[in-house]
Amino acid sequence: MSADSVKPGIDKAVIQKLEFLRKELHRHNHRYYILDDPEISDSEYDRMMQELLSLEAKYPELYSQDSPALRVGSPPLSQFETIEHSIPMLSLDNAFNDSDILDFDQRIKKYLKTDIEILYTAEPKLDGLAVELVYEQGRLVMASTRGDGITGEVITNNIRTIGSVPLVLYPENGKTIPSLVEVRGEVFISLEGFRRMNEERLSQDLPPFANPRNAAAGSLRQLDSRVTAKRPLEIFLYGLGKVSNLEAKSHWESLEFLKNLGFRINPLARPGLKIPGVIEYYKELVNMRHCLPYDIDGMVIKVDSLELQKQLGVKSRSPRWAIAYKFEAVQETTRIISIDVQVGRTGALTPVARLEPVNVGGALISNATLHNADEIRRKDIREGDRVLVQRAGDVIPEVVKVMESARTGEEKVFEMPLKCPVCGSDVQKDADEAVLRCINISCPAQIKGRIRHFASKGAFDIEGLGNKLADQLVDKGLVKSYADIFSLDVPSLEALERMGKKSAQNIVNAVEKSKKISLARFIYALGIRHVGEGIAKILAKKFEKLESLLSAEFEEIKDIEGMGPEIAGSICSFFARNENRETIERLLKSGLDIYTEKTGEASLPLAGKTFVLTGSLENMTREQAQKIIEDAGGKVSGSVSKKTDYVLAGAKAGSKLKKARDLGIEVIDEQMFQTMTAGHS
Ligand SMILES: NC(=O)c1ccc[n+]([C@@H]2O[C@H](COP(=O)([O-])OP(=O)(O)OC[C@H]3O[C@@H](n4cnc5c(N)ncnc54)[C@H](O)[C@@H]3O)[C@@H](O)[C@H]2O)c1
Ligand SMILES: [Zn+2]
Repeated sequence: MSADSVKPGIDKAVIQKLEFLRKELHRHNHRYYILDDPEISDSEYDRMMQELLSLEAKYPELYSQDSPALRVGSPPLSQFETIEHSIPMLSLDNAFNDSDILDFDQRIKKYLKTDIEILYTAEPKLDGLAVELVYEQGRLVMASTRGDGITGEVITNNIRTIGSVPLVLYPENGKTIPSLVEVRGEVFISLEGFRRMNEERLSQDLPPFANPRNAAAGSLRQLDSRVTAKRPLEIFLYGLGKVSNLEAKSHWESLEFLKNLGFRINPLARPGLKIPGVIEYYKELVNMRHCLPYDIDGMVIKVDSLELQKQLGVKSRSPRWAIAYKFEAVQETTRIISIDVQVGRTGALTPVARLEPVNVGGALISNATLHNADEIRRKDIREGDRVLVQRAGDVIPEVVKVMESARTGEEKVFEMPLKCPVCGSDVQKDADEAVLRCINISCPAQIKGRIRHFASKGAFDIEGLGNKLADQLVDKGLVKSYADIFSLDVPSLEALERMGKKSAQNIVNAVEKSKKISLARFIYALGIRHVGEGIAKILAKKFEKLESLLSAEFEEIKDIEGMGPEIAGSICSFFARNENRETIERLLKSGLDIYTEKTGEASLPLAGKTFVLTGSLENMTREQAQKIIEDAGGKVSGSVSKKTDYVLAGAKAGSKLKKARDLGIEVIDEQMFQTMTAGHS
């Protein structure tokens, strides 16, 4: 019997919407919890759930005990043995902004009929899956998933394969172990482990996991524990089930109890916070988020006193004494309208997905890089596909995976063009790369790219000569090589669209001003492959004069520290080309004043700054990072102190990271570091 026949007073559209949301959310729960293969992003799911909640609140007469809003997870899969939890494993309510947190605190005080400040413990919310481990007489006897909260799937053998799960408890303080200890925690996969797993999957033509959470769930819910054993699973414990003779009086004491028994607990858990402290810590976690070696999707806030927790009790699917304050999402689902190919200044052809615009973490995304043809093939990305896109930190948005289950059959397989889409010349595959390049160095797309680069901040830094103007200048034939920039005059600029006399004059002035330039910037501006700002500085320092660089031999360049054969080869072949020599001649004739920077340390970007390195970096070794810092005028120190300016934290960062936080020192990740030292690597 459908709801509309029972409730004639309510708009049919509302009933239909409600039924639609309930049905869809059930379906997505199944895909997420049972198949470990979601079809929509978590934030899309959260929005649907919020919509359902507000409809249900508005129309209580449409209550249904089957509503996904009242459910935890999904019922266990029948292939697994099942077990009833002695205390239900619930989900958490969500908060999305500070005012939701203030409301949460108010609700608690109202429920407890008190004005006294409540103390909370705040913990990072790991994005994995909840498990319960049961120890009898100090031995692990049973492990299960959360399942639907009441009944979970038995996964004892799989849990045993996780290195950080103690099979036998040895309390550190020598206390006796309660005869029954049920502990709860989150099984997860580190970002590094996730990256490796997906790489392997892609190389076997398997679809990648959308995120570490799905990878962890897929790995743990295996019928064959030998498969689980190969997966890089980890665990943090954050709570207790039933425990005989529990001495702990607060949540924080339970965490210490866990730690004492040899369990891994998250070192970032913070006790004794009042609401302003909770909100402050949330902001800290938002900044820390992309420096951590694992994914967190928010913060969990718990009333610390176990007595108060008991008084507050639970609702249908969540306790009243805890809430999850969610971060802004980094992933969203959208559709690829088409795939275009862009040509860069080195001629590289880059496929780009044009997306139906979607808001990801506060920014509207309408393009995502697809890197190269191999990437498209590996991920089987087609025009028209529904895809999961991701934008984390300052990284260029990318397509994480295709939602294959959403295919209609209308999607079109994409082929890289055999000719340059801009100039029609042949394209060539680099010997050692997956990249196709347009071979025509006079290709307008390449010229535009070179002009943009030449005028950019780290190079000639010509104010007003941005991407749009660069494109116009090339399209109108005013500029064919960057040497032409110095013969631009007011009349020819004025003739361009949307250009007044005044702006034309400003540009001519800016061009004139840019003529005084350091040798390092000049070298960088030439746009030689592999020569970023850092390498350009090294070359300038070594050769001091442009003429010496121009006459340098391959060997000489190769042997400079930080260079090597690839960079040296690129530099030599650049200077060996006639047209490049001619362009440089013309540049010099236009009255450039190239000076060598006395290594006046103060002018370097990191002059006087002290760095501490911790954890393992992804794109460089620590030695390389140190060199980059020193080349940029900074210093590297082995330990964190008040004098430290920045801590560069990679994966698995440990005590130094903690110390930095304690001292309030700015922690940066690799991306941030690369931005700060742009081109030094
Ligand atoms: N994309 C989809 O199709 C889809 C479908 C279903 C659910 N989801 C996602 O899952 C969420 C709902 O899942 P849920 O019910 O597991 O709730 P949840 O993930 O929002 O919160 C509850 C869970 O948080 C975890 N957790 C992590 N750290 C914790 C800590 N320190 N203390 C306590 N718990 C901690 C536990 O596993 C707990 O079960 C949705 O909001 C959505 O983001 C997505
Ligand atoms: Zn071309």
